[in-house]
Amino acid sequence: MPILGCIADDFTGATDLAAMLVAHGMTTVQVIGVPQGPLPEADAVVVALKSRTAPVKQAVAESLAACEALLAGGARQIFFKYCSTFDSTDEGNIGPVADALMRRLHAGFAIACPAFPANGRSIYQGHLFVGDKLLNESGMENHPLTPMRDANLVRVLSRQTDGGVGLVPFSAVDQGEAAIRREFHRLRDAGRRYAIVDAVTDSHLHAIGCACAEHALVTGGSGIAMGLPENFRLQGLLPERENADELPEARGTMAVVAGSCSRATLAQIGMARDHVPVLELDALATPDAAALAAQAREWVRGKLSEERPVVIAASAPPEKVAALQEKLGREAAGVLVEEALATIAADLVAAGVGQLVVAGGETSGAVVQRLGVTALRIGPQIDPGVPWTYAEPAGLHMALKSGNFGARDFFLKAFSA
Ligand SMILES: Nc1ncnc2c1ncn2[C@@H]1O[C@H](COP(=O)(O)OP(=O)(O)O)[C@@H](O)[C@H]1O
Ligand SMILES: O=C(O)[C@@H](O)C(=O)COP(=O)(O)O
Repeated sequence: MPILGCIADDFTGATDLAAMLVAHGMTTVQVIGVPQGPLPEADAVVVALKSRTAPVKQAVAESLAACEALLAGGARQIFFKYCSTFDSTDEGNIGPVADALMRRLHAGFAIACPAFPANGRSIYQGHLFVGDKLLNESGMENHPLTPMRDANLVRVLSRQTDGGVGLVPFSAVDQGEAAIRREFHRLRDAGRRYAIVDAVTDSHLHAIGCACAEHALVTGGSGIAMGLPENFRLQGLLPERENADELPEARGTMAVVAGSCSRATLAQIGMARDHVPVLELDALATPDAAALAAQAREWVRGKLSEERPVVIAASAPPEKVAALQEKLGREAAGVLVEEALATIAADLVAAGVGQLVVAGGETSGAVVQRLGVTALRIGPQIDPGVPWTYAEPAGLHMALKSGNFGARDFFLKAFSA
């Protein structure tokens, strides 16, 4: 019976969170979509939704359905996981989903903390930094679906909710758990529904996690989840565990499918080009999912290997993405490329690929759904936030890489991990 129930707004985000929980001693299973039957046996269950860019109503309805399933399965705390770069539009979906969960849980107050220092995401005076850049100067201002053009999270979240949003500043967070709890009370008494919480280091995240022990709802990135398992251990609900991340042995040929257009993914493709076969699809020249998939099928013939991956990417720099969006519309452009990459992934698996890396959150959602995956067992991490997983019932190893995550050599090192 899970003690922690998690709802993630995309699939890479879900594996990121699951990896964090496993690394901190909770057995964790990621299920795809709202669970229909009994929940799997694990300390934590992460429900992966593809709700980050869904219409607001749909995102809220799916998140509430996931919440019901997790509560019915015994979860004592609900974690709403969104992106460490707070990916959302001014309409939502972070605010509306959090509001709905809060009402369902009669919570009244929750933190919003996407900080993830291991991947360079820190929050100071309510402003989100990616490395040494403000969010809106980090490349995220050009995201194909959720361009982030304001780094002030108090302001960003305020645009998505009718609840008041306050700030627990660095000066309090740095003093530790007791000072953080005092700030929570101060904000709650002042009628705030949410607190953006500054966090720069892992020790801040641990202290914030402890201060949230009694919160019915916690919202944030995977970083903040590192403090939660200890709460359950202190309550006697979670035994000490070893080897929470074991997977079956990997088999089959190797491939990468990339739909992320982030700076990190473009750099990873650039590095892979010097070492392994790389096909770069041009969705602008061929705006047809079936035709793109046919090009990939033709290209890959005779190239699959158990020694090194092939890389198939639709990823493109901002000007090319903008050109396709101008031609088709933002959503239709995304759907077209996702459709092409999902077909390509299914073709690759049919051709014997047993180790598949997918780059991009929306892209991963499309691929995982196409492969009929219902659950992912979480294995060891390749880079912070990106574990190998074992996909069931498909029976293949998959790594779902957030567009922004991973070192430059990620597509090479993943397969030697
Ligand atoms: N060349 C392209 N032109 C337009 N959109 C693209 C292109 N390549 C990929 N996309 C779309 O961009 C979106 C990237 O989102 P996602 O997969 O979530 O990546 P990230 O993890 O970087 O956010 C997807 O919807 C994908 O289909
Ligand atoms: O928190 C994060 O940054 C990731 O876990 C995440 O949500 C990934 O989203 P994408 O960048 O869309 O892959």
